[in-house]
Amino acid sequence: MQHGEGPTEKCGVVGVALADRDAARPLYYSLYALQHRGQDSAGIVTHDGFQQHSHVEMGLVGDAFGPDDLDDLNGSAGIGHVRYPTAGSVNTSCAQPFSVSFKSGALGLAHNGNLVNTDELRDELESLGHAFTSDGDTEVIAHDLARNLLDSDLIRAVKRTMGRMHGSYALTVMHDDTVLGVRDPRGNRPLCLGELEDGYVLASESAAIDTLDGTLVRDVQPGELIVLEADGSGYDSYQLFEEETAAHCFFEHVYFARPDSVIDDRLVYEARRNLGRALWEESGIETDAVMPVPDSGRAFASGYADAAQEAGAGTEFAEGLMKNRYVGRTFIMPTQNERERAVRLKLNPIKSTVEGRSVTLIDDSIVRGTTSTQLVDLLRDAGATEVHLRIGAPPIVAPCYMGIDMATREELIAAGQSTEDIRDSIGADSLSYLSIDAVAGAIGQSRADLCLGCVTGEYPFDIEGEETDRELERPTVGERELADD
Ligand SMILES: O=P(O)(O)OC[C@H]1O[C@H](OP(=O)(O)OP(=O)(O)O)[C@H](O)[C@@H]1O
Ligand SMILES: NC(=O)CC[C@H](N)C(=O)O
Ligand SMILES: [Mg+2]
Repeated sequence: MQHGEGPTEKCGVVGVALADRDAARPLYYSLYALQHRGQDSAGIVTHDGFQQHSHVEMGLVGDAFGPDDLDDLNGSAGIGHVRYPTAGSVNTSCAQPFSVSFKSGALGLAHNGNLVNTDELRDELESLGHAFTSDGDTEVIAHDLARNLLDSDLIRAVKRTMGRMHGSYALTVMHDDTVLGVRDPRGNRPLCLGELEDGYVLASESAAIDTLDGTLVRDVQPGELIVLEADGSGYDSYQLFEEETAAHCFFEHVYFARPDSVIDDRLVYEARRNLGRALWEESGIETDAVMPVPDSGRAFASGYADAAQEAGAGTEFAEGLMKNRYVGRTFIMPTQNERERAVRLKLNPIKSTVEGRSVTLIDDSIVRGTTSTQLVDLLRDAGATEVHLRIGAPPIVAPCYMGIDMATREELIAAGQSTEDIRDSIGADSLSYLSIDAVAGAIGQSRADLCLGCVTGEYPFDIEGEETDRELERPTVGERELADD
């Protein structure tokens, strides 16, 4: 794993099966809709009923595919991926979807998430003669599944592989022209199912389904396998694993997902507005203006400002920071120097909304503190009399091992520091975070069903050197019995 060494996003996966038209363009558009989840590489694998076609390149979706590339991707079924690396190299060797050809057919696999027992699985597969072309976790899943398909039907093979993987995964898979969607038994990463006029689609976020003019059918359940009919006429569901509690990533709702996506039955925009309202209720402060940190702070600030106004506070909602739309997520920049430069390039104050006024700045999260430190300075330079900071998530105190790859403990501004120390280092007049219970309430989940590893340091899986949040019976590789269903 490469925690803290690379950019910080999560991957996006898609899969479609259509009645009678090529899948390449719908896949391409849906990857565009998921671009915010991964910006390092993009790829599509299709199957035309006879053979597999693949195009995988480094870069953004728009750069990775030319018109001819899409024309060459024949077939009405396919899967796609945008990658932010959490395991393995940042080059084409780890770019996805992975393709594996083996005796009983062609396999393609796209993964969002992060396995925590990759080395163990890879060693075992290598001892059985499998040769790997990458150092990541995803190829290990593809090989394990390929091996299980040699002596099992598709459903049992997927179940066997799921039983061996520890960690988080939302997968879209192609076995010949059959497209599958799989969500890990704790539902850590999102995956949903949508219906199109002439087929079905699986995607990390429902915004991708909207882009294709489809309708969200539902979330894929934790531990569920969905198999799309190759002719786009329907789908089958297999609930392969059932755990007592889920471990949904709360950070999807706070930061990663698009606000127009519905995740685990909840519109992300609404969750963020609720988080903003809760922030006012827990630590509201009356200032002349409330300002969002674009982009992801926007819905938080609008919820916060509404709650403030309902409470009779004379606080005006103001867009005081303008965003340069050509600068992406700063969180994803590989070095601190680049991240600092990017914040300055990305955000600029509108002096007239700031000058001579006290301001509350609202952001979704503080990770390294790069954004908030610079913005407090910028607003003071622009004439703000006071700058208060309100954050719609708890302090991020520990690394993520589930596919976000935030940073190492050393880089996290809240690791080992009190809120007062952080306030001092950022230079704000006051600073408050949101409580964990308020987060659970705002996103409509019980605390027990959330992965809170990055804010508690307790994880839903065994991770060497870290605590788990509960005692789970974890069979070792190869020990898990397969049920006969
Ligand atoms: O404390 P830091 O290390 O600066 O990280 C936290 C910041 O990074 C994210 O924004 P980002 O610029 O990635 O994307 P956004 O435009 O979607 O908000 C997040 O929304 C915070 O603003
Ligand atoms: N961000 C992700 O979900 C990454 C998927 C996979 N672990 C990789 O590194 O390629
Ligand atoms: Mg931000």
